[in-house]
Amino acid sequence: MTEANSSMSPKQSGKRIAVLGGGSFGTAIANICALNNNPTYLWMRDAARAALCQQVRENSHYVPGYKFAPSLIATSDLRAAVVDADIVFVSVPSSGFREVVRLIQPLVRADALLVSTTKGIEGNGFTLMSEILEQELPQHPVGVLSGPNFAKEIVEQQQTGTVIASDDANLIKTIQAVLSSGNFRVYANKDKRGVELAGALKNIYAIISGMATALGAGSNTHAMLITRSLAEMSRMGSKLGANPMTFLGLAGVGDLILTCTSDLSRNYRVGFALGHGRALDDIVTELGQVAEGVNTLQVVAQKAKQMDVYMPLVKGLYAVIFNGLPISEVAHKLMVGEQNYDVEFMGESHD
Ligand SMILES: NC(=O)c1ccc[n+]([C@@H]2O[C@H](COP(=O)([O-])OP(=O)(O)OC[C@H]3O[C@@H](n4cnc5c(N)ncnc54)[C@H](O)[C@@H]3O)[C@@H](O)[C@H]2O)c1
Ligand SMILES: O=P(O)(O)OC[C@H](O)CO
Repeated sequence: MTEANSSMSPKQSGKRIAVLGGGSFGTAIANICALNNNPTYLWMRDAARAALCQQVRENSHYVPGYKFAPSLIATSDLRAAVVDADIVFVSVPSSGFREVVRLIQPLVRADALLVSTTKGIEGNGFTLMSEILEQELPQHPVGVLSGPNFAKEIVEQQQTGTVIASDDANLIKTIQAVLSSGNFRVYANKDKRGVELAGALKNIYAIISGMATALGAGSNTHAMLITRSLAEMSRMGSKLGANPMTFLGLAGVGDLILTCTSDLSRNYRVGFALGHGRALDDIVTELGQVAEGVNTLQVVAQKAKQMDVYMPLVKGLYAVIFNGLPISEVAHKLMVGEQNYDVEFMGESHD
């Protein structure tokens, strides 16, 4: 892989960017910004790793071989990273999101745009990452970046589409300008809630899909699973105030297809290993990277119960992982359960 991308037309938008989180996705997003000639800091908490990345000009641990553009600086100095930033992307897993946002609270410029790229939900209060940004840093424009975006394929320069969602039109325009290139296309959506919920919820169904593959499911079964997952996601999304049409876009059906059909998805791989009878703790330890779906499953199962939302796939996966029910028993129950409507939002529904 090369430092510059020949199909990319360099732009001079020159926004100062901070990307917080030195994992695979943070690194990919930071380098896209830097390749577009935006001076960019990639912040990681591990000082030794930041120094090594800066010295060898790549993040060898997460994305080996992906060379940093000249305007990318890896650092563990949070103040240096955010103090002048026009835009701050937060790209740490949901478990550490609030902690990191609190750290930047006294440092960040009053007019900085804030964007979450994290696909998870905070359990305590069912809080979305954009809501954490709004709670901890009120007054800032907030956006959510989500879509079918494997970091591994972004760094391989595979042509990729994503979605920036915000109710702030200037934020949308600015993020499109700093990220878009010949290989990276950024679509707009005003439904921040829908885009964010879609990105978080699809991880649950990627686990189910991986599990189904391990058990030898055929194409009919996969097609049914993915389509019913979409129905379930959009049902929950609309109950939570999202526009169900958002789930038909890249952040919804796009990301669902991606992660339910590829073993590049860590959530899919967790499901595949579970389907082969491996213990969850061992799988997660071995993975060494975040698979948000396991936590999201717990948070969503509880919320669905509380709000009485019909989510048989979530309920079934929860029973398998956390109550130890055999997968075959749960799958049978799903198959012989109530037969309901194919497409909701057409005047007929479960409730
Ligand atoms: N990898 C992808 O393809 C991809 C694509 C789109 C979105 N995402 C989302 O982006 C988020 C991050 O994923 P990733 O793939 O980069 O994860 P990762 O496991 O590759 O890396 C996570 C990084 O965050 C750091 N981190 C964890 N907790 C932290 C804390 N409390 N403070 C500071 N740093 C902390 C880790 O040290 C690590 O560097 C997830 O929510 C994921 O769903 C990932
Ligand atoms: O590897 P996963 O399952 O976390 O998926 C990564 C991204 O969300 C794909 O869009």
